[in-house]
Amino acid sequence: MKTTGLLGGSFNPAHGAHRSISLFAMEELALDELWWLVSPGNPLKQDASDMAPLGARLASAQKMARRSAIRPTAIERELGTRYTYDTLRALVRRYPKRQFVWIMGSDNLAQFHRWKDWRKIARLLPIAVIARHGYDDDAFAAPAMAWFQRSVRPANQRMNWTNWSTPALTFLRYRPDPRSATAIRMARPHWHKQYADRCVRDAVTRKLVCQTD
Ligand SMILES: Nc1ncnc2c1ncn2[C@@H]1O[C@H](COP(=O)(O)OP(=O)(O)OP(=O)(O)O)[C@@H](O)[C@H]1O
Ligand SMILES: O=C(O)c1ccc[n+]([C@@H]2O[C@H](COP(=O)([O-])O)[C@@H](O)[C@H]2O)c1
Repeated sequence: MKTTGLLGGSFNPAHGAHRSISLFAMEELALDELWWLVSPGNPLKQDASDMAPLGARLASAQKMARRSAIRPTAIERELGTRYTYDTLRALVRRYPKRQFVWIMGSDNLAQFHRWKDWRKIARLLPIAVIARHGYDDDAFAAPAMAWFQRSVRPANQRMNWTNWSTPALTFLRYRPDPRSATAIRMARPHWHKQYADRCVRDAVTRKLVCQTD
């Protein structure tokens, strides 16, 4: 079984914190690979006006993941899924020889209760949450946390996550990294122009994804 972390996101664009939290999670959970699921569109983000094309976001992820075991993929486009539960069900079916863990920053835990079928997600895969500057208090007070209360696994059991029964939630105590895609977009609203007319190969599906996609 290959142990594989899944970090879903807009990656609009990918940045240094995505890389550093991923390398940290790989170390803490002894992962063979970590896939970045570059989303065709977050179902909770109605305003897509500043969302760069999927191809440009995947290209930025590929650049940020260079020389690591991070695999950026736009596989949700191929699967035709947008909601995380649908994606995870499809991945578990498609890759029976992999053992997956869902990874997210604490900002996502704070609104996890708004995700479609969030309890089913938690029953499908263990979840690792990474501390994020300014969001940890909201995450601990989040409606989903009340439900998870009895499912929180202590840090010293972390290496054993492949044997956990679900739901299981663990907190990875990472020195909070303040970097965000929002800050990059504010400083460089045209960041995606550098990827114009380029295609990149999806690290998981091996298909070409182009800047205009
Ligand atoms: N600095 C960070 N610390 C911890 N987790 C992070 C950090 N940046 C991103 N993440 C996590 O990475 C995943 C993908 O994040 P995303 O692509 O939305 O980047 P973002 O910086 O949060 O973007 P935006 O600012 O546009 O909301 C999410 O689970 C998010 O919580
Ligand atoms: O499935 C849902 O209902 C759902 C709602 C909001 C966000 N998500 C997923 O959460 C991940 C983080 O999204 P984002 O846009 O905050 O980077 C990404 O994989 C989204 O598809 C999923």
